Amino acid sequence: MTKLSVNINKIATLRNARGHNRPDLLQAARDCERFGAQGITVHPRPDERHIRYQDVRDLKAVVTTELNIEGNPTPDFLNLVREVRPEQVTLVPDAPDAITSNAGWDTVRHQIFLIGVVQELKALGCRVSIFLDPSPEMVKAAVATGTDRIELYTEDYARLYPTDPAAALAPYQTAAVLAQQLGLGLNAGHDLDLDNLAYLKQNLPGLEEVSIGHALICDALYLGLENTIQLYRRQLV
Ligand SMILES: CC(=O)[C@@H](O)[C@H](O)COP(=O)(O)O
Ligand SMILES: NCC(=O)COP(=O)(O)O
Repeated sequence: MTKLSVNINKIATLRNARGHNRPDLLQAARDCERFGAQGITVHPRPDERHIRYQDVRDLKAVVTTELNIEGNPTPDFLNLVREVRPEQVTLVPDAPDAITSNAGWDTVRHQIFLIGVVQELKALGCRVSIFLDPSPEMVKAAVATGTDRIELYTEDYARLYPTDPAAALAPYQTAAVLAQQLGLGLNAGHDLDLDNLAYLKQNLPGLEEVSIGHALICDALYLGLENTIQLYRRQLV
């Protein structure tokens, strides 16, 4: 089964536009779970432009499925994770001013750093996932970090899918097979949507979880949150 973790960054973006508590992020997380989300993902950024650090603390008490915190393991991020101890931490090498995530880790160059971070997070009881481009070299080097899973960064897949689905998928399939052979769990995310999700799911062996935010929240404007989450779940059977 591939689980759907709903990324609620964009709910926080909307709330922050007015400075009040509408929409209520915590209620949205509860409702996503009630409507079928099997996890809640947040990606607090250093400028707190959407998810705030306090949101993450508050969500810990509310989320009953799995809380997945994504981000670059800066000292502030690691302090937050030490306090909250989510079920999963996804390490993403974003620059502080990145508009959105735009690359996976170089697991060769940053191997020593990642080994230390992964070790600490696992000792806290968190499952660890490392955000990666679908490169065999990066997947192989991820094993040495001790990570439980990798998350394949699917922006390239999503961009190429409309014109050539098979070519878009090919590097991801190779990376997924390799991850499975090497004993790594597999997640995927970024720019997944109702058009490209089923094909990815059907062709990536061992896909355990997708985290989806931007497109899902956009769809919910037209289709409603409950209906949208159910539609995404249906792509994953
Ligand atoms: C790691 C990843 O692909 C997502 O977390 C994405 O970066 C969402 O972050 P934003 O909502 O800030 O774009
Ligand atoms: N890890 C990917 C994620 O949480 C959501 O990415 P997107 O669907 O907002 O592009």
